[in-house]
Amino acid sequence: MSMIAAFYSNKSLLITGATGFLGKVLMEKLFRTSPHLKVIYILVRPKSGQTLQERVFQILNSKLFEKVKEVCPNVHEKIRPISADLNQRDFAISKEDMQELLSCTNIIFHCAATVRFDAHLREAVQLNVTATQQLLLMASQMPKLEAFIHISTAFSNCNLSRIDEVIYPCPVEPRKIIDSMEWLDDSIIDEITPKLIGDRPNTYTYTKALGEIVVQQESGNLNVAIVRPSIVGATWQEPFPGWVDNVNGPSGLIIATGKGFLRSIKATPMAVADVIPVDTVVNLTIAVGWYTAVHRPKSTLIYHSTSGNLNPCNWHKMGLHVLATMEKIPFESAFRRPNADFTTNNFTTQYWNAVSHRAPAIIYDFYLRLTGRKPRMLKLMNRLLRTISMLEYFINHSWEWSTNNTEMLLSELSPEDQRVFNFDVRQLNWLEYIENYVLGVKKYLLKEDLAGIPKAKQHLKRLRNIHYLFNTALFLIIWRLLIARSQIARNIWFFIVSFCYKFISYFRASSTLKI
Ligand SMILES: CCCCCCCCCCCCCCCCCCCCCCCCCCCCCC(=O)SCCNC(=O)CCNC(=O)[C@H](O)C(C)(C)COP(=O)(O)OP(=O)(O)OC[C@H]1O[C@@H](n2cnc3c(N)ncnc32)[C@H](O)[C@@H]1OP(=O)(O)O
Ligand SMILES: NC(=O)C1=CN([C@@H]2O[C@H](COP(=O)(O)OP(=O)(O)OC[C@H]3O[C@@H](n4cnc5c(N)ncnc54)[C@H](OP(=O)(O)O)[C@@H]3O)[C@@H](O)[C@H]2O)C=CC1
Repeated sequence: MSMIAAFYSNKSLLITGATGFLGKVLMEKLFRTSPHLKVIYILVRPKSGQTLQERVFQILNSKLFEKVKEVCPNVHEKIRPISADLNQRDFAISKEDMQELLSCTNIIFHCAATVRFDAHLREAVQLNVTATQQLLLMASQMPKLEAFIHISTAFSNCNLSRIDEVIYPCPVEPRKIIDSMEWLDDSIIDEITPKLIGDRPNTYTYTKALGEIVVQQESGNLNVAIVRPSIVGATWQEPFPGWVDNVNGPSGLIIATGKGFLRSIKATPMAVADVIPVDTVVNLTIAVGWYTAVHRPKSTLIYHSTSGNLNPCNWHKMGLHVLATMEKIPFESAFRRPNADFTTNNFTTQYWNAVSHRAPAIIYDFYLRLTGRKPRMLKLMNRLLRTISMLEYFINHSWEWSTNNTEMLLSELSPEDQRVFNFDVRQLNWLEYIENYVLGVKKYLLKEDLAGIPKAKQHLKRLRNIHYLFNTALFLIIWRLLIARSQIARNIWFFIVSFCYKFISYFRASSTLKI
């Protein structure tokens, strides 16, 4: 019997960010392994014209939750969506709901955040810092609360190259930042943002670091722990391999590569690609909830959910695996053949952006115009290049994360818990994982049927032929122009032609002699 699963039975949990990538996998695993847990409260905002109930209905009816419904048929009764907006005072939660949350909650998992790299500082501070502060305040009024688990990121201190499981100070106190966001206007915030974030690449990593300090400073007597995942990827094993439902991080780049839009990217091939499967992060998070509540460590423990120091794989190897998989399982209706490569300096990056990204887009737009359609490829390509420029920082640096607390926790688990809540990344086979990841992107993100693979392969063959034809035509045109204008080119041309003529004559003569 799993001790962790038993611990969560009869418990009331509160999850923020439950409609997000990580939150959904967390809920799924909790319900599947502890079907007798009492209730999971989730703070949800109405979105895209959907009510809370409709959002929950959609999640429960997704493929991700198919197994849960077998183990826990009344799962819909155990999810209690609470209307809340983390950007509002008291999260805009009704009095009755607040009362219920305060009196019943046993464990909090705080996953909600803005993960956008281009978020305005005010927006990022509001969600990643102020909301965390408010949630801690709420937590301090919960008499039955046993643990508060905060999800941060391994990149919150990406300005350092070696990162330990400790909270690092920031030059300006989070409270001062929170206060200043109340009265500074946008133009001043824009001006001070680069100074505040310093050598971090974006407001996301900066505000996640501030969020951690808030957790440390304002947790009072609460049992608090922080989980820091690196680049979260598709599921490794559970509930099934390859599940992913958003384009963040590597997933969007896998699509861009498979569809033939991304042909080159500035990267450090030998840098460690610290990707971590989402189910590994979730298993660790659930185990941390149990350990924090049961063992009540004296200080706030930080747990790194990273792969680099235990089972490293570099971008070069990862890129090769991705491309090899795409040969076997191509995506449908590709723009060009998947054939991405690394560039290592700004000059070659600019060159390949012009030749491999913008030029084909311009040619395709020209073709669209000729056929009476609206050009769109260059716009799409420019958006992709902007996205890549924001991700590039993470594929051109290397970090070393220590994982002492995570390893300590693994050793504290019973063999059964180590199996049910496996977060031992040493067991991960990268080749197999990446194959499933690419397949998952195709099936769950692009919603492509595997029956379409032969047609997709046929399409890639056609693209290859067009490519050869185009290159041959281009070569002949350039050569013809050169011959027309340059004596040297003409001489070379006559030399080649006469050489070929002599060779063929000699060959003919020698074969006639033999007869
Ligand atoms: C097992 C993994 C293998 C990886 C291998 C990659 C495959 C490539 C193989 C080829 C081989 C050769 C070269 C390969 C080299 C390696 C490539 C490395 C890939 C790894 C990428 C690393 C990324 C690391 C980042 C994570 C670090 C921090 C982790 C965290 O803590 S936070 C969680 C991560 N957060 C994010 O990822 C958010 C990033 N997104 C944003 O901030 C925004 O979306 C934006 C980029 C600012 C764009 O904003 P916009 O307002 O313009 O609009 P919108 O958000 O609506 O999106 C616009 C369009 O862009 C598309 N898009 C969004 N994200 C991505 C993405 N990650 N990749 C590609 N495209 C993306 C989106 O779909 C929209 O498209 P449209 O609808 O057509 O307009
Ligand atoms: N994905 C990754 O690569 C990594 C993620 N992390 C961390 O993991 C956590 C989860 O990330 P992930 O699941 O990928 O992110 P997602 O963007 O998928 O999910 C974010 C969640 O936060 C919710 N949320 C955002 N704004 C509000 C708001 N104003 N009120 C209520 N809820 C809100 C979203 O709700 P809604 O559905 O309504 O938008 C969604 O449920 C974050 O803390 C992130 O920093 C850390 C490292 C890497």
